[in-house]
Amino acid sequence: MAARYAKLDSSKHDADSDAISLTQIATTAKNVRFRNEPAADYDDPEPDYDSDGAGNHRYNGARPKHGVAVLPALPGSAAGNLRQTARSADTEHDLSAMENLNEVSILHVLKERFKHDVIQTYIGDVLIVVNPYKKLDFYGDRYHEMYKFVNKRTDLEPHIYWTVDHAYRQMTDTTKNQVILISGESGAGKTESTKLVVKHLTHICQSTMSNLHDRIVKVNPLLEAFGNAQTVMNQNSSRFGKFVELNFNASGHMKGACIHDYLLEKSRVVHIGPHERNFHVFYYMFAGMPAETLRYYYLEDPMAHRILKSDHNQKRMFYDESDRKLCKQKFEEMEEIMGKVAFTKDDISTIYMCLAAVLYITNVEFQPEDDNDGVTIVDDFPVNYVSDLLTIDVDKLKTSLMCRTSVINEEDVIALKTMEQANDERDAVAKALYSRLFGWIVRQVNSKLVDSSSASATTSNSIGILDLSGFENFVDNSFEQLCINVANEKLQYFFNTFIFATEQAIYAEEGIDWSHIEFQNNEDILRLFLGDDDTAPSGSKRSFRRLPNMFTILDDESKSPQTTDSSLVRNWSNNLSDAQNFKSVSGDELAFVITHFADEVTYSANNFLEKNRDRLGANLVSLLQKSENDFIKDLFSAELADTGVLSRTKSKIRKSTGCGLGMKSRKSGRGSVTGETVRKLKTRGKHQMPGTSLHKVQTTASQYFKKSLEELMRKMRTADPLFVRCIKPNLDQERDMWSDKLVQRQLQYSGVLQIAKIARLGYPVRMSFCVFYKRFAMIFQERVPMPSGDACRKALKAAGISDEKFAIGKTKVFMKEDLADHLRLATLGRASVCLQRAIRGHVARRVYQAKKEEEARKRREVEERKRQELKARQQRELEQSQRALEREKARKDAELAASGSEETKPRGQDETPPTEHSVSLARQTS
Ligand SMILES: Nc1ncnc2c1ncn2[C@@H]1O[C@H](COP(=O)(O)OP(=O)(O)OP(=O)(O)O)[C@@H](O)[C@H]1O
Repeated sequence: MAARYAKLDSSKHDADSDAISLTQIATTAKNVRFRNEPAADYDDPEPDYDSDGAGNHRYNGARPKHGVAVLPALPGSAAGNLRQTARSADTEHDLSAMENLNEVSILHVLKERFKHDVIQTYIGDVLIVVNPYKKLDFYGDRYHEMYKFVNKRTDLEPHIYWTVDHAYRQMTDTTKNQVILISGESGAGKTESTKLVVKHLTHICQSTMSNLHDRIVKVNPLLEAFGNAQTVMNQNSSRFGKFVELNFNASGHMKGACIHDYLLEKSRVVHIGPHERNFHVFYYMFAGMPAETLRYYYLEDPMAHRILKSDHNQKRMFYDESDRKLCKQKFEEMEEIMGKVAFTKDDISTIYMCLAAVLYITNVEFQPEDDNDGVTIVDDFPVNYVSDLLTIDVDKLKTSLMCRTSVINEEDVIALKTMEQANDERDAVAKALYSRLFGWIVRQVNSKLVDSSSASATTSNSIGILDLSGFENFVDNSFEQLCINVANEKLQYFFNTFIFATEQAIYAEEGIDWSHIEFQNNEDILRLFLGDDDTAPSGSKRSFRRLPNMFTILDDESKSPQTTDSSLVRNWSNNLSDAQNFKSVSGDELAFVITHFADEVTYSANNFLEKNRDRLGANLVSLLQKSENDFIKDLFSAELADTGVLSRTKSKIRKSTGCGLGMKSRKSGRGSVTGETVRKLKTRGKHQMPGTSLHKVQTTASQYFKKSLEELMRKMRTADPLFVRCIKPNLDQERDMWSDKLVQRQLQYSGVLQIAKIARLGYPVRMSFCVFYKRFAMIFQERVPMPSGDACRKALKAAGISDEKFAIGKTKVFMKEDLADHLRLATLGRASVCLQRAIRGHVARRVYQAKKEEEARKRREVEERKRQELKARQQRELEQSQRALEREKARKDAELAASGSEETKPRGQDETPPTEHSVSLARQTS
């Protein structure tokens, strides 16, 4: 299929070239046929909707005939076929083409379209998708075909498949990496959109490896099981950032994929907010595993595990029977994928063993020790199970949970832990185990998504799809929400920089008259969090006053053991008092408010320092590194990547040597440190565990976070971006429900109005004079030796193009999209005429040649026949002569015989003299 996009002459292709593919020509006709296809049957009753008076509307109309909706014709369009739909919607399906462009009209158009299940709308090249919260039937095979090579964006209704097709074509045409940035609030539909992007990409191109497409699509539910969870905003919320990179070879065939994971919300493993759940996989396990398997992993009663209970739900794991059934179904799907894609039976068993260990370690409870300052373990039960599951020494585990090693005056000092420290470190083990397991799963999955045979091929391009957790504003917002929201600020900043600032800078640089458009800039807020790192846009020469920033203050505070969460907030308030977007809250020493680009969010700094330190005690690490299980040993010995993930570690991780579950530790009891141990512990001295560097400075969570952002931004900057903006129509996750207020807020902060203005006023297509000529020379009358601005202008004017459709800069031609489409189609038309002419000429020459050959053949046949006839005649004559000679000879012989009696008879009297001809024939014969 990728041959469709093969270039005219790929060997001559360079980065600057913009060749038109042969197959573009070939598929033009195909698309025309699709455009004329009848539209899907659709009832369009006048939609009646209930309003709650607060701007929330629930639609009752526009129901599809057969349960699912189809891509409908818009009201007012000449319904009947997609082409008509596209034409009638020209003013609507691209917001930048609207006559009356303002916030109200944009909101109205989106709402009208949503009412009719038309959820996708363009603003220039940016696609807006409103989450329908219901299954819509316009993502199937028919739509894959329809949006496979679309000549003109406006030919068909807006669709995410167009964005994908466009990215793929851009990549094959320009050999530049592409990135599709999908943004929006939590629950707006980013993950669903990401899946559709991958699905369409796997549809429009071939892969170099069998099953690759299938695998890429299939691994998604597996990653969701481990990385997604139910939140109040979204029942399937991604709790990690995902950058899916699809790699292609020079012919546009997909040769592999890589999933980059970022910022897994590992704190969820140990704490869930009200009305939320832990990671899906725990629920899937309890719903789907047979009872004896559950028993094997010591998992009998789900509600015995602290981390599966929330404040509002202490009794039931599943809401109801259908919830349990769904989780069971998901478990079966997950197991099937694990088996098919990347995991052996032992791997799967190891995964469950780790999950069981997470469930048990978080069940360990401490209480203050009576006769010393430390803590004691309430019940040995869970600790014994953990030691069994992870094959580590049970006594050492207990000691490590109750005591910690710190460095004082360059000496390692083992001390008893306080209650808070013991709880934090217990949770740190669970978080580390879960996040490292997740990283390993991602690594395993990635290893199966690469075509090793073509991995070494040098030429390659990629299309990346970014799906970060969306902006969050819960009742309780903590460190995780802060990181997620800062990542979204950064993404918004990239968007602003690309769409607005860069755009304006380019026009200024090229000397093109451009009316300045104001946009909501979030530079200041990023500086508040990250300082003056890379926030200044390339064109901007403003110098900013250097402000202390939140993350450096957080890191400084995290270094000192004396600081507390409230001292952190005090420090922020004192040092950030000038920052407009930060406010402390009087009366609550832990609360602070940030005015984000999307909304004002109140955070609680409770546990911020501990979460940022993210420290796992050295003695616990050392113990885990000594596990009898190679897998656990390696899991905790592996170096994390710069971004804090294990998936990209270079360290080797060996397979499990079996989980050794021997049910040996089922006895209950009370864990305590013996008097001897306490005596030793109170003594200062060197007690360094072998193989562990206790002095190594640990990277904080915020440092990993900053590295992750840097890496992501690097990826964005080296590619051509395309944007998909997901919009949430209501907060109740309900179908057919629209909140004006909510949507308007999202439109405002995402700068939709400004994008529409830029798309309308600006020139979205631009190319250097050389590329312009290379691409369109075919349709221009005159050939120019040296492409220049004047030559391009002359050529466009000569072709009858009006001035407002283009602008000539210092090095580039700037064009409106419709002009670019027009030129492209004209070139395609001309190319197809030339091609047809060439083909016809070729065919005619072949026919003529064949005819000539036929005539020659016939001539040769005739001559041959004549020659044969002559030969045959000569042969006949020869035979006749021979026969005559023989007869003559026989007569003579007879005469001789008779002459014996008639001696006197004069010789030769009766002889017939031989003819001249017979003599010559006889000579020839002899
Ligand atoms: N195009 C769509 N068609 C039908 N339903 C959709 C679509 N997009 C999203 N949804 C519904 O909305 C839910 C939330 O979408 P999704 O998980 O993609 O949100 P998100 O933006 O990725 O959220 P988060 O940031 O929390 O991960 C989905 O589970 C699905 O039910």
